[in-house]
Amino acid sequence: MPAISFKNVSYSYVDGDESFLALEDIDLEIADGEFVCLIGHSGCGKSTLLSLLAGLSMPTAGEILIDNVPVSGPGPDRSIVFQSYSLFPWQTALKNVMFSIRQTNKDISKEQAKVRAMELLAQVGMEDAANRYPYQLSGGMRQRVAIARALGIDAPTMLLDEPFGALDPLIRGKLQELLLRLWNEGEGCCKTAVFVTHDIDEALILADRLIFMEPRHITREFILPKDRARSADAIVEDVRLRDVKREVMELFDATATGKEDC
Ligand SMILES: Nc1ncnc2c1ncn2[C@@H]1O[C@H](COP(=O)(O)OP(=O)(O)OP(=O)(O)O)[C@@H](O)[C@H]1O
Repeated sequence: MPAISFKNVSYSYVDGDESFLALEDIDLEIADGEFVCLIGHSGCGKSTLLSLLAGLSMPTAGEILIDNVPVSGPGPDRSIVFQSYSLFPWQTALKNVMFSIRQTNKDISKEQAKVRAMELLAQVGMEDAANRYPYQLSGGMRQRVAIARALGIDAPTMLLDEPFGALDPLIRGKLQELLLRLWNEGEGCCKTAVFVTHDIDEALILADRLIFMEPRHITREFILPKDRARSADAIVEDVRLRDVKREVMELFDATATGKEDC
């Protein structure tokens, strides 16, 4: 039984008398525990799809089900990490993570939440910065805290919208490794993930399945080999990944209109 199911989902942005169709008849099933990357040119509808799944907006037509229950708004079963740092600027890293823990676990004491938050900060290598405010952290550090915060919600599904998009390649690579480690053996283990990216290599490293979008539609899917190494080197060395990369790059070329940023 798929954990997440889009059934004939369409979405239009409405502004006064104007309406813009951003997604049309999307059918998509995502299995429990699957790591899916959405990829495609800028403006094809990736973030719109993610925000519908987050429950931040409702489909204009069709429905989205999670474990057979229609999504009717945001919920504690889904955590979100955005590109722009989604931390409270007036709270320390520790308090940011404690907040998410206490939001979804009302019975937990302040002390227990603190212990748990410190564990999560340690998982993302941020325990030494627990008492710093977001403005005192680098972009990569803030995203680490944002991941710890999302893990604090302990939701079975994580939605990530270009979480590393604003970071330099070195930090980006380190955070990809961190996310994979959490996924394979740490706090994120066994969660379902839907990850939006422009970056083919990032998708090839992280995903179980890569979904290519063109404006309003899903047009291709690639199942990535489970037995592969998930690293930048593997993309160069593993012929199966090289083949997928070539195909995806051809798709990007074939669907370019000259207006996109990737
Ligand atoms: N608030 C809005 N009002 C009107 N149109 C919008 C709005 N937000 C997005 N759109 C349009 O909907 C389409 C899909 O946008 P969306 O942000 O989902 O694309 P995307 O694939 O995530 O792009 P990017 O990779 O640049 O973030 C685009 O054509 C965009 O211009």
